[in-house]
Amino acid sequence: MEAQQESIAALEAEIRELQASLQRKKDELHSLKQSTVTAGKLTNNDIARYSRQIILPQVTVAGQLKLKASSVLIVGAGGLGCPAGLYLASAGIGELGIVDYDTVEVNNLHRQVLHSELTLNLPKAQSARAALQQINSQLKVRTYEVQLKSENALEILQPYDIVLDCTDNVATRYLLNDACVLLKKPLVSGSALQFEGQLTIYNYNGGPCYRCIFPTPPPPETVTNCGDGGVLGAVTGVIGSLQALEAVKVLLKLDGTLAGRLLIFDGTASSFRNVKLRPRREDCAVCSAKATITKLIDYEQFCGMRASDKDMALKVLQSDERISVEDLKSIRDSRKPHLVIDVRNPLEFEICHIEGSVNIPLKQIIEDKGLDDLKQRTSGGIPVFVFCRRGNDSQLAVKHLRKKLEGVAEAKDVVGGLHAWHYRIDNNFPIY
Ligand SMILES: Nc1ncnc2c1ncn2[C@@H]1O[C@H](COP(=O)(O)OP(=O)(O)OP(=O)(O)O)[C@@H](O)[C@H]1O
Repeated sequence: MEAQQESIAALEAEIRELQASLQRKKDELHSLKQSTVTAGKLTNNDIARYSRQIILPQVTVAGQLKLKASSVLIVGAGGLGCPAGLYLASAGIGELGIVDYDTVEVNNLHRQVLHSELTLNLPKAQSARAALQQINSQLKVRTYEVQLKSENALEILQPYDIVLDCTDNVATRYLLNDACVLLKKPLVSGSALQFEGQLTIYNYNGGPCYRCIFPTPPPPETVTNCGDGGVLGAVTGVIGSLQALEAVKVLLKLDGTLAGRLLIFDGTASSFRNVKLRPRREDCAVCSAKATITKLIDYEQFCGMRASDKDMALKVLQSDERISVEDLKSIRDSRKPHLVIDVRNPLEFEICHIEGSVNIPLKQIIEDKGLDDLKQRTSGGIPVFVFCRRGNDSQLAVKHLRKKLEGVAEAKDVVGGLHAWHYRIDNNFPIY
């Protein structure tokens, strides 16, 4: 009897659970139907908000609905990703994804216009989401606070209609290209450095992919980034905004996109140039019938910039050829004679330098130019300590200086450069 009552209770519980599950499914269906109805119609608010673009014959109500139903992934919420995000959010794109693993730093603010003093040190993806949703509360934003890598790229890119490459490194460019080819997605690719910018769409409308144009990566030492070469904020603004424009054109299926063409912007001359890109390569490693890349590879290794390899390459100096900032500080405090050489370029030296240091740019040291009085200045064994911004170029300089000063004086690399001086010795010393 007792056993029977237990099974009755169990069956009743099961029925209640099934009824609850049925109700949940009904609710899900209802909200799905609702969202289809609203996705298929512009609200009064949409009409008022987007009226200036809806009245364009290239857009119309149908186009605005397409934008509302579209999703765009922005990889990199930096100099390019911020303006691109601004215009895509303002245009009424339904959903934006933002991938960035970095946090907001003060040196980002001159160009990364979604971030502000209030969001310093916050993850860039979060900071960008907050700013974009302030502009458009209807916008759905998904953030990915991760480094885009081979392991996660396909899963992250998969749900989006189009991808914007707003990053700043070659390995991510190849990764995004290959992922977009494998997933058959257009890739709007931008870059900006100093006063110049470039822009194109890869893998779209029969146009080439990034690998068709650049089958092999450039040697790592020939690549300059904004941190080293500098960039004007308005230039990233121009290119990022154009990336948004190209994305909107692709989503609206308009003619005249940059597929197969490269747009080059020269901010010094205020000029734009169009260069026709070569057609798709018949033996392209990823997008041709002869493709050898059928899944994502190790892009850092492919680009010759695996961190450990880079570290190995830089570990050229023995420990007795280097000095810590703490040891240098004690030498300076004790007023023992010494010479500090700063190997950055003169414009950077002008921004800030260690008191009493002498500026001899790395290039000059490598070419052995203007070093004639160095032996004289160090005669009697006056030691030389070499600074750069982060402690990489100074190691190269020391290799040359040690040869030059052999038998006269010792040259040592200051480990970590001016950044280490700021963080470990003097917080008031500026960094950039
Ligand atoms: N693989 C990647 N995954 C996620 N984010 C990336 C990846 N590669 C680059 N990024 C992001 O792309 C953005 C590029 O921005 P930008 O070119 O303005 O340079 P930055 O790194 O912010 O600044 P700076 O070069 O001055 O140090 C950065 O925010 C960076 O974190």
